[in-house]
Amino acid sequence: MSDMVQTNSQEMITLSHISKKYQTEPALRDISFRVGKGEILGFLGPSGAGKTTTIKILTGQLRQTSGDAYILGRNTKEIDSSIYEQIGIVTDNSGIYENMTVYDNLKYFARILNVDQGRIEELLKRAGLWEHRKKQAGKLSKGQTQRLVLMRSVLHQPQILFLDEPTSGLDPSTAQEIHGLLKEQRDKGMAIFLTTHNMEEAAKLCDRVALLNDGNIVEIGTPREICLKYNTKKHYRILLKNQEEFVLEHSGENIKKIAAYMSDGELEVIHSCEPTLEDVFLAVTGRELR
Ligand SMILES: Nc1ncnc2c1ncn2[C@@H]1O[C@H](COP(=O)(O)OP(=O)(O)OP(=O)(O)O)[C@@H](O)[C@H]1O
Repeated sequence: MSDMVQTNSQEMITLSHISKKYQTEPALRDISFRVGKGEILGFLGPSGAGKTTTIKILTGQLRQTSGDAYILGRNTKEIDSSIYEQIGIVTDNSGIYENMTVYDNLKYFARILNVDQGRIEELLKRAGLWEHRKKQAGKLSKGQTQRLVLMRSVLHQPQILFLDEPTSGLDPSTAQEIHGLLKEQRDKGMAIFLTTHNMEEAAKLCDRVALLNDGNIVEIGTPREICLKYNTKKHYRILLKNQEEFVLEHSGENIKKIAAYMSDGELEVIHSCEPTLEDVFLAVTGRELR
């Protein structure tokens, strides 16, 4: 290894002090993080934050200005196209051939990637696409296309999967199906690095998230850790039996009030309200994600 960065066998992705300037404009400013085997890391940030730039550096498509990036223990400055046998990438340009059938698309990639054709049936069935296997790929719905793209990207059982906005524009139930497919791959040991604008998706799907703003990682951790860290002002949402609904801040006086509602049998529902990742992002950066 060419420098002092230590990576271990469980570490699939390591970014160490990466900065990137396009001409003079900084897109990434000294970012560092690691992704382990069997982990989903969500990279969250508004448009222009530097998410795609990070994926391009990690996959060897773009050279950083400074710092080091490793995938599967190999410095990305030294990787060649053989790395694509071990990683999968899903971005906008899905690389699906619209005039070919669903089945033939996978068959074509299976041949290129030297994958047993038996796996095509298994994957199409798993993604609910077996009944559509003879359809032209261009005639699939958006959600079906996204599932096909995903199956194509895991055809060769990569160790790392990179996904740029995997459920963008999909309805909630299709998005949930994609989440299920991704979690299944994660549970088999795949490391998944995904970008999203969608905080709700990140909270549900990701083991850890990194919040990116203007090329800086402003928070990194499990969604729960991050939300609890910013839960400084505790609040309670109260619904009374008379259907009156309101929020009370945590204070000695309000706790007495809540106790009184309880003992008088007036309380219907009480919830503590922790901040969401969206609230945290707004608190840390002063800007909304969308
Ligand atoms: N080839 C390029 N030349 C110059 N500037 C670029 C280039 N590619 C990206 N940038 C700039 O770098 C910054 C980060 O861009 P990047 O595409 O990584 O953001 P992103 O977080 O992926 O955004 P989005 O969510 O819109 O895809 C932006 O300010 C962008 O304008």
